[in-house]
Amino acid sequence: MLKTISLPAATESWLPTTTATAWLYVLSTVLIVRLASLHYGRGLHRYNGPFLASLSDLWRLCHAYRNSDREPMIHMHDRYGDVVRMGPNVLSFRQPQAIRDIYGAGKHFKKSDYYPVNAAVGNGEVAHTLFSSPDQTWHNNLRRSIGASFTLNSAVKYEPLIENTISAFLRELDERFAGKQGRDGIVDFHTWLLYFAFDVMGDLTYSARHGFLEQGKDMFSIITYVKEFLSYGFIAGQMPTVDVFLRHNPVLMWLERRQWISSSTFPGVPFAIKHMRERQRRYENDVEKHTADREDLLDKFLKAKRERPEIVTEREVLGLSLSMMIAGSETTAITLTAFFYYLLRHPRCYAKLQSELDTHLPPKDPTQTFHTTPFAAANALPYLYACVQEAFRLHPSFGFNYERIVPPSGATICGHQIAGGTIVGVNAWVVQRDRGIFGADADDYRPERWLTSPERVKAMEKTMFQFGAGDHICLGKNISAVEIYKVVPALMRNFEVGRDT
Ligand code: HEM
Repeated sequence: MLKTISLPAATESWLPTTTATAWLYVLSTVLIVRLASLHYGRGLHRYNGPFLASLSDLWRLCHAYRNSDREPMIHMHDRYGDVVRMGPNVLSFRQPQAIRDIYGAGKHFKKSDYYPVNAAVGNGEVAHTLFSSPDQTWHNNLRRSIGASFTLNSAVKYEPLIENTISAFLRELDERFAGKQGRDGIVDFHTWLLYFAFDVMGDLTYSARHGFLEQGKDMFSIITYVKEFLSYGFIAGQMPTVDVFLRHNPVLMWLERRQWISSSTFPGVPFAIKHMRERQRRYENDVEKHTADREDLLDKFLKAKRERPEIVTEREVLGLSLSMMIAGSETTAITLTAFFYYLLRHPRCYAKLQSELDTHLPPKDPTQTFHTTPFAAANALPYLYACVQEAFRLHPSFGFNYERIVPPSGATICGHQIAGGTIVGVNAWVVQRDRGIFGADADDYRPERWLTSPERVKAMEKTMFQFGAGDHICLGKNISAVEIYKVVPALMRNFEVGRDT
């Protein structure tokens, strides 16, 4: 007779346990394989960086969220070396050679998915700009159609428009703050430089200001909107997949298209549309007469629309007009704020610049209330140039890496063989402090470094990256130069700018 063995009465209690354990094994194995493939993918494990960053872009997202200031990218490179792994598929390069290897002539690396996250949404439709568009052909055609309006020659022709806003700025500072005692004499300078920069873009684009300066406030909350818009792009752009659940959520956009939910449109749109309509009405009467008078950017965009209607439609004109304000205002205000921040912390440099302005600029026109300076005269001043460069160098407006995708065939960057599809980039905050190029005191503010030998200055200029480089270099860099070189002497010759003590 056989001996009996007994199974537990509740057989189910051991059967499901085995299945769950099996599933746990399977899932763990899949997860481990996935994490290993992320960590070792494309051979990027050779590069140092935070371990968690090698497993998920979530690390980058949190890093960007926590550190809206830019210093951390410098610390990352100080800690991990010339090439830092910032994500499973992302490398950041510190050496100046990387600018030429990634953005240089003939490279044509495409922009990463960071950029489309920065597209606006209006009535449930994605509205791309030159900055955000992933469509290289559209970008190149549009940029070619309007490029001539942004050369230095063209920018200088906008001087009277810029001068309008400078006069308004000086008037407001004079009436509201100049010579007043105590707190009444203290200017929240960054805010007022923002008002100035946003109003300049209004004058340049439409020959009309929104009235930030005259009203002394954030008109239609445009500045708040732009700041939030850019800050969202900076953070969500680190992990573009989250954007599909947020700003570019297809379900929400579908609901917006049907007007079942309201969309948050850029508050500058009504102003832009009003001026486009008015301009077109004026053109119907006499185009030549209007444009011969004094062309602004809207005239130029509408001219491009008449000449190349297959590329520049009404939609492009609106997009371009709005993107002038989004791309060109806060950036310029940040640079101007940095300029005065450093100058006021270095009274020796302030005095030296003041003396250069007083000695070399034309005397005040007695028929004018305020001193104003022609761009050409200011642009020829060596110490002013040195101070502008030093502000750009130590405090570039953009804190993110200008990300590009390595072409499928791969590329050599600073001597490293990088596989196709890897996202690579350089950060202006990092490269502009390169000790080999800028000297052992690269972290210090010292405008005199720009007054050394022409060879050294040339090498430094080639490493300046505050406007980017290559196919996507800032379209408005000449316009911002005219603004900066005109407004700085205007402020310093009409007021004694000091620090509250
Ligand atoms: C100090 C002022 C400024 C700074 C520091 C600055 C910086 C930059 C940077 C770093 C980029 C993009 C680089 C990249 O992602 O590869 C850019 C792009 C752009 N900027 Fe500026 N910018 C300034 C002023 C302006 C102004 C005044 C305008 C308009 C008049 C403007 C219009 C644009 C446009 C349209 C783009 C996109 C270009 C493209 O992708 O083809 N910017 N700018």
